[in-house]
This record gives sequence, structure tokens and C-alpha cells, in this order.
Amino acid sequence: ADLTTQFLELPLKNPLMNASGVWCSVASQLEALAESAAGAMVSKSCTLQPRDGNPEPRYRVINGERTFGSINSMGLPNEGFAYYLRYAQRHDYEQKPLFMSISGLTLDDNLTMVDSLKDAVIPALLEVNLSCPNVPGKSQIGYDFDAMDTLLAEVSSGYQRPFGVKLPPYFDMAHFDEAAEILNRYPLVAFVTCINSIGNALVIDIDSETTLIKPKDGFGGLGGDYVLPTALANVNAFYRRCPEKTIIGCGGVKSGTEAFLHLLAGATLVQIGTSLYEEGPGIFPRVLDELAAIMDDKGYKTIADFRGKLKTIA
Ligand SMILES: C=Cc1c(C(=O)O)[nH]c(=O)[nH]c1=O
Repeated sequence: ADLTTQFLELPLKNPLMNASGVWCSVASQLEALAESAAGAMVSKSCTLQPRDGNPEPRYRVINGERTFGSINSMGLPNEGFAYYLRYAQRHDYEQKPLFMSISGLTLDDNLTMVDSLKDAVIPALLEVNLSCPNVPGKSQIGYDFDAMDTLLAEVSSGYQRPFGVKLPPYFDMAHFDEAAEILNRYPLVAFVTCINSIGNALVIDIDSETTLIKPKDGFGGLGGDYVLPTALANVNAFYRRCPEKTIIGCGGVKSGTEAFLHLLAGATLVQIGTSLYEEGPGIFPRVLDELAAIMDDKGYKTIADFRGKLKTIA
């Protein structure tokens, strides 16, 4: 099977990449992703100034007879915008595309980072995170449609180049419609990444009768197996509603099977979060081999043969 693909006319060796926030917070991790088999990579969502984030424990896997997923309330720890811009200026773009994720605490901070990235004139692709669920006291932009509209208008007029957004999961058809209506009014929004973690879940340990993580009384973003059907729904909902835009799928990918399903649902690229956190960059060749085997079994020679071709029941 041929796993090559394109993203906004850029040729990629394959459709896999990390999810922002996983294995991408410091230079050594970014360099490991650059060296890995991933077709692309994204840096940790950054704020203008460095942040320590929330107290630990703030990330835990949820295990039964196997790992079912993860819960996190990192609280947006990051080295600050200038650090990731410095990495982006030395990244080898011939090796693979680099996405840079920003998640400013204010509209002004987002616009300051956007201006600096524009002035840097580098091929990094901007992913504006509208969906961080873990900054205490900050509700996420993705669930405030007026704030989302304002932010997209300001970033479009400031950046004046194609960019993308990282969306939270939506759970209501009217919300898919409303979010897509806004996105479709901004032609510079070239891609949409669905989904971020399912916000404010609560995982409890029965033996200690205690929450698994410390921040926010144990409420945190859910990832892993638990979120796959919601991730596929969001990928397909925006794939149907935003025909001019490219969809990046994220959520519940741990093998070639889930990567195939995201592509079938309409994703062009597929991000891996929880499973990458647990397995490390060695997951990329494994998932690629599994995806190629599924394509061979089904007789698909290229990703274009099945991408977006999800069938419904007549
Ligand atoms: C950027 C902050 C995020 C975080 C975090 O840093 O807590 N966790 C997530 O699951 N998604 C985010 O978007």
C-alpha cells in the first residue's frame, strides 16, 4: 500500500502525526518527532509567556485489564511562544511539515503570537487551539461561538495566510451546524482538527475512593478508547459541513484500525495522543504497518481510494 498523501498541497510520506501536547513540549521531544516515522508533527500549544501548569498528578492512564484511555489536566504547561518559534526556525521542513499550536490566555496574546509567527516567514503551519479545557477559570473558546467568531476574524485579518483550528468535541447537531457556519465564513481557516480531549471528565479510583488527578477536584480531559466514536463523529460532521476545508482527525487512535476509520470518516491527517504518550514515537512505524496491512487486505492501493468514503445505510 502507498501511504503517501498531501496536506494543503504539501507532499507527506504518510498521514500520521502527534496530537499537540504529547511528546512535543521540549526540544528533545520535538527532535525525536522530527526523526520519527511520523509524516508531520505539531508542537505543544503555547502561551506568550512560559507556564508551569497545574500541580501533579495531572496526567494518568486509566487501566483495567488494559489501558482504556487517559485523563489530563496539565494546565497548559509550556516553554512559552519564543521557545517554540526558535525550534520552528531551525526545523528541517524538507524532512516533514511542522505545525505550531498556540493557545493564548487572551485574544491579545493570540494576536501577538500570530503577528510574530507571520513576521518569522517560516513554513510552519499555524493551529489555533480553541479547546483547552484545563486552565482554571478559563472557559474554552470552542464552546463560546461569539468569542470563536471574533477570534477567527482577528486572526484572519492579522495572519492573512492559511491556518487551522483545534476544536473541542461537539455533541449536538445544532452545535455542528453553528460551528461549521462560523468556520465557513473564514476562507483562511484551511484546516480543522477534531477533536481535543472530552473536557471535564472525572476518573475515580475505587480502592482509595479518590480522584486520579489533582487539579480541579479531579476533573480533566479524557482521551483514548473512550473518545473514538465522538472523534469519528466530529471528523465526519465537519467533513460533511466544510467541503472547502481539510480535516485532521484526533482521538482514540492506537492502531491501524482507528487510523483507517478516521481516514474513512474524512480525515486527511491523523493525530495520536494517549497511545503516543504511553508507547513513544515507536508507535508510528507500528501503526503505519497496520494501516498498510488493512489497505492491502481491502485492495486499496492509495489513501485516496477510500478517504472520506464512509458508507451510510440506505
Ligand atoms: C492546551 C491545553 C490542553 C491541555 C492542557 O495543557 O491541560 N490538555 C488537553 O487535553 N487539551 C488541551 O488543549
